[in-house]
Amino acid sequence: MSTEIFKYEKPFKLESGKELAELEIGFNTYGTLNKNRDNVVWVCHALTANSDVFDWWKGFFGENDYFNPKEHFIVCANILGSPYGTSNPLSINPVTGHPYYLAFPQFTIRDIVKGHQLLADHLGIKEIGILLGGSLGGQQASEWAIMEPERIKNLILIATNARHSPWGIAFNESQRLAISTDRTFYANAPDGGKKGLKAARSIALLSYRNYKTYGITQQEEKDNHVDGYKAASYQNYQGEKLVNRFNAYSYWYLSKTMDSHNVGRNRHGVEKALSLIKARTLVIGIKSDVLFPIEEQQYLFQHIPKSVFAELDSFYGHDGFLIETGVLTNIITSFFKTDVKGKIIELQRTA
Ligand SMILES: CC(=O)SCCNC(=O)CCNC(=O)[C@H](O)C(C)(C)COP(=O)(O)OP(=O)(O)OC[C@H]1O[C@@H](n2cnc3c(N)ncnc32)[C@H](O)[C@@H]1OP(=O)(O)O
Ligand SMILES: N[C@@H](CCO)C(=O)O
Repeated sequence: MSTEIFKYEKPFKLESGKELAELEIGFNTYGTLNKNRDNVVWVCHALTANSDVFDWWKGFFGENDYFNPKEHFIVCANILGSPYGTSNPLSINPVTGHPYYLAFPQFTIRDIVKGHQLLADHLGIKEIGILLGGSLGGQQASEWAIMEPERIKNLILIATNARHSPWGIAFNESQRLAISTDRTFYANAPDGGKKGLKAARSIALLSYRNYKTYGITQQEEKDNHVDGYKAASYQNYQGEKLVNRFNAYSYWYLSKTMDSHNVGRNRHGVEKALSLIKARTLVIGIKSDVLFPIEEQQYLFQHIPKSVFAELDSFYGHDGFLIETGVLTNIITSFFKTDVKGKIIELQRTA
């Protein structure tokens, strides 16, 4: 499926007051908008993914999966700052004629959503039947449901939070420290900061998985060696894998964007902001997630008015939201049945 580009040829004003002279957004669609225009499924992707949701969320999105083009009009847009078709630090700044690199303005989750809104308008989408996302994708989805409560009918938030935690910010800062020790990052070249990015991904993986995941997937078969461990090889491999498909500048900016996520900013606090959501909402938490602990999703559930909570039991930790497509399908099937039982756990509200 090829990625299309939407060009917004006017200044795009950011939450900070700064602006981009123009904006490009890479996006994919699957299926067709029906006559009633009520079959839209909009996916907000996480940190390093792209708009081809059929590629990275296989088993959940596909010809014969829960979300399929026969029933749904599926849209996924590459997020602001990411290098898969959308304006990002490696794009040419039309004002200077050179790539932005570190002159790219800092942006927020709200700015990413503002870009999604422009694209939705361009595609003639008035109503979003189901808006969903995990992690940074869930941060966008919750923001959007607050920014346009009437437009979003159903909302699915997975392994995400209402405000990024000090713990999450500390992980991101540690990754940026790794990038900043790589002097090539300041050289303004497309491959600047590659070694730093590799170290950053290695740090990030520790938060995406956990002790148990490594204990099982990276267990040594032999016990008589003193170096060259599987876990070490895995960290190197994963770091290189990201370096080969991403860039340090986008990673730097997107990690800052995650840090500033706070649905309560300028809205009289987080609880007040969440109370504005009108969509019927499914919040899914992963028990083994150390980056977005399940308490964060329980909090969302407690404060989003029409919400249901489900626990996803995965041994993968945070990345379980990308991997456990079978369980996700079961949970969502239950959510959309009128009789909400089975894997859906309805918690008692405290307020
Ligand atoms: C253009 C593109 O590439 S699109 C990229 C799409 N990526 C995204 O959308 C981002 C979201 N996705 C992700 O974060 C990840 O892909 C996840 C979480 C879904 C899955 O992670 P994966 O890396 O596929 O799985 P996992 O952690 O099990 O690692 C498996 C890989 O590590 C390798 N590996 C496992 N153990 C070791 C080891 N000890 N030493 C070296 N390599 C190892 C495997 O051979 C495998 O390699 P492969 O990816 O080349 O097949
Ligand atoms: N593994 C995810 C980040 C975790 O939310 C990604 O690379 O996009």
